[in-house]
Amino acid sequence: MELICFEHVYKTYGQGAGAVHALDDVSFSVKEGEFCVLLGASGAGKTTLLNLLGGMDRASSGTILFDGREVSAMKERELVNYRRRDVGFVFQFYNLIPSLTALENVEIAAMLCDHPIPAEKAMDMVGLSERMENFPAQLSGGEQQRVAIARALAKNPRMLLCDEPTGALDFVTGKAVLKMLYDLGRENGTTVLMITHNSAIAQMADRILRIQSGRIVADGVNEHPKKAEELEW
Ligand SMILES: Nc1ncnc2c1ncn2[C@@H]1O[C@H](COP(=O)(O)OP(=O)(O)OP(=O)(O)O)[C@@H](O)[C@H]1O
Repeated sequence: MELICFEHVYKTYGQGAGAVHALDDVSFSVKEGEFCVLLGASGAGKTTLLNLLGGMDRASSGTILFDGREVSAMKERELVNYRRRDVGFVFQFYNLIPSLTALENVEIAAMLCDHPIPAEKAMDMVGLSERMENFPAQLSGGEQQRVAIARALAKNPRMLLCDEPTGALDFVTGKAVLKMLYDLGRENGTTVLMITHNSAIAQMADRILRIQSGRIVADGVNEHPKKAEELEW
């Protein structure tokens, strides 16, 4: 079943001579449970696409469907609920609240939604049950990213949107985080859409979408996905 569907989506920033056509007639779909990578160079439109799908910004035109619901037509209140209930976000920089412990950072997200996973369990899922009482500054970059993943998972979302989640991590830690995202997606049936500019990372995806100058230039199933631990870059 298709969970995500973009139909002729355009996004233009600004107007007149200074207008930037960040998305230019984008159409694709992603099936429920797929691990999908959106691959493209800097400025290609990846974050724009993710922001529209995550309900953080609006398309200029076109239709965005999530599980048959029209995200692109939602009113502000519906968008808030959609972001809270259906979408988990993982960003390159972890955006943890420095004055809260790791566990409290996760609890805050769990409080926002209807069917959360207990924060302790989410911390356990990312292998950090021993570090729950630590503050972000007492954790390594990889551990902070795992807290950010636990925060996203605690919402028990149907879809996880990840924007360069390993961009600030070293190679070994980055691979461990990728493996975790893949395994957690599989175990929970969560659909994952991950942005990267790194084509080596795309090799682990079930489906690879390539974006160039705001257009999807390739969309294909990866018949032989590599394991995260086999990736080299
Ligand atoms: N708020 C904005 N106002 C004007 N232009 C914008 C805005 N956000 C993005 N753009 C422009 O839209 C285009 C696509 O940007 P986007 O951030 O989606 O690319 P990206 O593929 O995510 O790039 P990167 O990998 O560098 O983050 C770029 O030309 C960018 O300068």
